[in-house]
Amino acid sequence: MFKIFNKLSWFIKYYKKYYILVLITMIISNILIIIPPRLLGIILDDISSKTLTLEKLYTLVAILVVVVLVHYGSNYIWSYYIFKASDEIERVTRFRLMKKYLRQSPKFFEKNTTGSLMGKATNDVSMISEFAGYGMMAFSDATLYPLAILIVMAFSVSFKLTIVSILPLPLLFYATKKIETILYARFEQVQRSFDRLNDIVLENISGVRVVRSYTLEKSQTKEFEEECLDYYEKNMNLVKVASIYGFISRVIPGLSMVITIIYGTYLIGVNDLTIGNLVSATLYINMLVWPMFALGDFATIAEQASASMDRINEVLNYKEDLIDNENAIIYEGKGNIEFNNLDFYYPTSKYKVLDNISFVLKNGQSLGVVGKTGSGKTTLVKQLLKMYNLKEKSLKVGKNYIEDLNTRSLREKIGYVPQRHIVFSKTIEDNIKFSDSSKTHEDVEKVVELADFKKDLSQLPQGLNTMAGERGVSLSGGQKQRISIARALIKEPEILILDDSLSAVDANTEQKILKNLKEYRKNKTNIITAHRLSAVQHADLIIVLDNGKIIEQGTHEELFMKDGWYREQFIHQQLKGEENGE
Ligand SMILES: Nc1ncnc2c1ncn2[C@@H]1O[C@H](COP(=O)(O)OP(=O)(O)OP(=O)(O)O)[C@@H](O)[C@H]1O
Repeated sequence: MFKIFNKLSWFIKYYKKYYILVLITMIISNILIIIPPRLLGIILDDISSKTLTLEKLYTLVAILVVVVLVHYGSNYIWSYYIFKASDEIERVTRFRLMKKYLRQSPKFFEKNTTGSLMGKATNDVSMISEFAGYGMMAFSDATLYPLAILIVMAFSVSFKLTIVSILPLPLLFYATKKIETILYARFEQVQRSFDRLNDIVLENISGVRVVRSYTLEKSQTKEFEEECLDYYEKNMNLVKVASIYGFISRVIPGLSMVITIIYGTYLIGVNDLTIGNLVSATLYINMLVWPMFALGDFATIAEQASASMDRINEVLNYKEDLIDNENAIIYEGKGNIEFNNLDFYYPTSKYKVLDNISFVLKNGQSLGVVGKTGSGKTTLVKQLLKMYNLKEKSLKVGKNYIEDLNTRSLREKIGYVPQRHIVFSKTIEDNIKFSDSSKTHEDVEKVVELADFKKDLSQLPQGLNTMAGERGVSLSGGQKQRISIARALIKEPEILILDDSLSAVDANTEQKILKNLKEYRKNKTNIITAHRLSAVQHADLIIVLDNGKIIEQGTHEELFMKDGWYREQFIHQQLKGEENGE
């Protein structure tokens, strides 16, 4: 139960001065709240012994008013700062998580599903936030507050009665110890089930069109219902344990009360206690009801937060797969690209996805990568982005091996247009400027023209200011592709990679874009992967991949002269183009 303090020590240090203020004001508040029962006891004893004067009554009432006012004042201060802690830890942890997510390589995202990453940034963060606020308050109420009550009761009422009345308390501590590991395990199951629920929602929403077109609504709803049921059952398992514990924490103060009354009455009988003292004692024991509940709440929240913090730490402590050397070299953006017997496996793949790749692309040249589907085209061009570790030094970018380059400086010089186009919930102009926000409206207009997107603007309700993405207009695949190309071009990268990025545009648009690139990006490196060979026909070097191996390489003319895959495909595609009237 107390392990959570260790796990959250980074935040306790960060919020130290406010927690100290909370502690001081809580102590003041807790001491003051003990005074009224004692004053009431004094008044009752004075009434029964007929010694209460009006003057004494006024003084006691005045003390009571001051005590109550200061008590509420300090209550206000600690409750403000303790609930501020909740929001503060939420903000800081979400920020740390997001920073970590954005720094990770694909390997990390292969290990963690989107649903679980979302679960960590939402539900788990809420759990530790609850602990930093309400949990800390419950902790103080379960420790400081009863301690103060028992000390005052022991010294001002009766030491003997105090000891006897707290005899049932060890039972509660025993129950807490027994229950905490069960709570932790059950809560972890709840969170894992929540991750799966997230995954199903995400997949069904992003793939809603596929679900509808295959009329899978019923089966998908059923799958979701089953997962909801599982989540419900996991929660119920947790609630069962928490309820038993809640029951125990309510019974024990009741037991203490019975013992106090029985033993207190006996002490009055043997003239060891006054009636006023017994009244004060029962009021004090009554005041222990809340701390016992608070202990229950604290134990539950602490175990939940502990499981959540462990899940968050799985991400925060994840050792990054790719870390630059301390003296990593800044990539200046010039030089040849040299693959030298490069082999590559994905972390999960059992066979070589790239096998003995060797070729040189001179600075400023263009490269076309073609081959059957799944032959390794994307994997090959992605090597330049330094997303995975290579087993051996076999790729030089400029004068240096890629392992020795500073990753950021390398990626800054590359404009990568992936196969799967992402359009953010921003205006089209902001989507294009996403890669470099310092660019002007004129720069945007320029790249829109180069990507042959200008003709589409008149069809969009507000041209470049049209909202795109989830909250905006629906764009066609070809439009998304060209926005992505414009986004890469506006960066003016030294190396431009178009990964099958012309597949959704017609042959005319493809040729226009290629012509624009040739003129605009003279002396800069362009790499294009494609299925349509017309997209790479004019490249300085074309390589043909099959099963991760280069089976042919050369210019279009050289490859056309050979009797290989390239020639066969080219003729086949030309005939098909003629049939389609392209
Ligand atoms: N992240 C990954 N983990 C494991 N295997 C992968 C991963 N990405 C791709 N592969 C596998 O690597 C091989 C090459 O994939 P790649 O995407 O590079 O081919 P491609 O030639 O670009 O295909 P396409 O023409 O269909 O786009 C495929 O067998 C694919 O299943």
